[in-house]
Amino acid sequence: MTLYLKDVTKRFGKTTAVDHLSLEIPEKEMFGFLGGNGAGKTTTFRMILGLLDITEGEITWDGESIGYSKSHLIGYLPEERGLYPKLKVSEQLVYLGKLHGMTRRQVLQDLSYWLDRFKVPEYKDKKVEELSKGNQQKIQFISAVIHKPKLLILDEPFSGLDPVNVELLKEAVVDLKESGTSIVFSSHRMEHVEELCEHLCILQKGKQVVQGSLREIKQAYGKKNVVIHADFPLAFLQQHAGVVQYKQLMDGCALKIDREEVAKHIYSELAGKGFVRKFELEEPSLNDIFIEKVGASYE
Ligand SMILES: Nc1ncnc2c1ncn2[C@@H]1O[C@H](COP(=O)(O)OP(=O)(O)OP(=O)(O)O)[C@@H](O)[C@H]1O
Repeated sequence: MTLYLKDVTKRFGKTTAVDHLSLEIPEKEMFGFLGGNGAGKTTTFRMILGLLDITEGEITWDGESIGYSKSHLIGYLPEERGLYPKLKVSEQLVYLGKLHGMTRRQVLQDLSYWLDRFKVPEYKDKKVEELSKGNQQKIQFISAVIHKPKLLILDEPFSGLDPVNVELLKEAVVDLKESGTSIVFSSHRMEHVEELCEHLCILQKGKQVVQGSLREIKQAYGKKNVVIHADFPLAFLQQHAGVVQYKQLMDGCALKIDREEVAKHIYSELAGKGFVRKFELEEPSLNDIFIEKVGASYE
């Protein structure tokens, strides 16, 4: 069940939060949604979930508009976490699970699995308010997946978690994907998207500035990072045409160039000057691409 967004626009008065966004979110994949603060990610999620009306355009899943009738097939981890502080974890989950048509027994069974998996079995009978922020987030994640949704939407799932918990959650997300769940998640952390997503989209002020598979996006960007180790000074490269950034390293330098061909010119120039121990043209990181495309407007 592919999720399609066709020319989707959302306006709040004079603010255009999402501007003619067209996307195809493939089934059983992980799709990364990137953008600076206020780029329109949460607004897009809310439209997908039917929580906000679309101003223009269309969103379809399995050929139909999503709406509430399919809400039991969708799991959502909202950005502003919304658990009831006074309820016990188990009560909370039973309540949510029942809304999705689960029995109390099923919920408690699955909850035990998840609490064990997240290494917090003792939280079952604790009130949400007694848990730390990061641990509340784990419970919120469990509440998004307890009913085994086919489509899982995660708004900044890793924010506020320590590195051990980030790993636990990442593993859980990968397992869900492998068992057939389609997952869309937003993140400000490029390395998470780079590690987990096959396809992605970068939004800037509501408009998509990059979209496609991670591999295609990187190929289209070209290799613009060069690392050179040499037995002679390289500082003269700062003035070389096409070099946009020069960083001195212990035994050489790291350059950013404005196009791949510049590396060839530099390479032939270095050959006559002495021994070059290393000359490497590196793939861009998603961070490089993000910064170039979204640039100064990213906070
Ligand atoms: N209910 C609303 N009323 C008016 N403007 C809104 C509303 N919700 C969002 N916006 C505006 O829409 C734009 C996009 O906001 P959105 O929350 O979707 O961004 P985001 O990409 O999720 O940002 P962040 O990474 O900071 O969470 C912003 O300019 C925001 O101020």
